[in-house]
Amino acid sequence: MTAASTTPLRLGTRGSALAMVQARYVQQRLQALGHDVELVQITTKGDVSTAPLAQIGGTGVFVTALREALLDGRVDLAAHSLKDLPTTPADDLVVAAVPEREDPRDALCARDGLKLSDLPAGARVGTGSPRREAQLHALGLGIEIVGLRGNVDTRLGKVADGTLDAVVLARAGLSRLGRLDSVTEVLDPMQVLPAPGQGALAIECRRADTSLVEALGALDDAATRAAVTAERTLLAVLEAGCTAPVGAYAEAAEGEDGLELYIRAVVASRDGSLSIRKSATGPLGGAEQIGRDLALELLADGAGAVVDAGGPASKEE
Ligand SMILES: NCc1[nH]cc(CCC(=O)O)c1CC(=O)O
Repeated sequence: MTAASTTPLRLGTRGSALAMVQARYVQQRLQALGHDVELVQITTKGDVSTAPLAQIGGTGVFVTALREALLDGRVDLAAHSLKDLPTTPADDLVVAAVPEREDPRDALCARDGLKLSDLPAGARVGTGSPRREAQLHALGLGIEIVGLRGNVDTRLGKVADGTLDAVVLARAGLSRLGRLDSVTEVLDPMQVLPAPGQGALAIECRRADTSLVEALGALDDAATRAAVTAERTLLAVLEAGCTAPVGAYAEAAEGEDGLELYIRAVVASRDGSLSIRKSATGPLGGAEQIGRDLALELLADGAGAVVDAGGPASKEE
């Protein structure tokens, strides 16, 4: 794929406001490199149905339709939120780029400027994510978690109209949508760790399109790639060994021997009664091993016995 190529690259995206902003960002980055890129909207089951994600096939529903469009040749590349991408890779597809990530932390959007510690006992906090539910319960604030789905506007609307006292959302999504004004507290990873891959994008294409794979590689950010590789390897190992929700956050930081990864992870029961947290550091080049080793340590510490009452299908964000 060279700057001189005449047929535009077809970039598949979901039609939600967040997906469109993300796709336009990828389009702009590629256009800056001289590629002609057009957006192709693909509707997924997750966009049409309002049923709980676990009932309609998990977070994978957002991804499956895009992957089918890639494999059918309807689009040449697809932009996903990395945290929605299953840890099992798709045959014949490759994540050719993971651009520099946004701040991956979760954010509280509460009424009246309230912070987590200001929420009264019994406050109604909306989230559809078992990971957020587990970690919020583990803080022991006595808040009530209310299941919630829908796009970012719908969720924020439940606070604005008084149905809920607060919602918890990814700060990255709010930032991309220009809604950071709704954030009343960015949650400290010491209290709430984000989902593996949160705040990062994945640009996927057909493995056989070797020149496109190479061209997209220009958008890859090595530090982000290493961080999300550690987080997602940890998730993959834990998915095999436990059913409870998982949070993980890896950061690249300057260490004594150059750049190092610092990863923190949590496995917690949905009701917050049990939670195990651990951290590790290692060389940036050893991301997979760092993630795998930390997952095995969590399992050795009993992560497998931390049971998610909702079962494995309810890990969705
Ligand atoms: N599953 C929904 C989803 N997928 C990606 C994001 C936010 C953007 C990101 O994490 O990159 C969100 C919304 C949310 O969790 O608040």
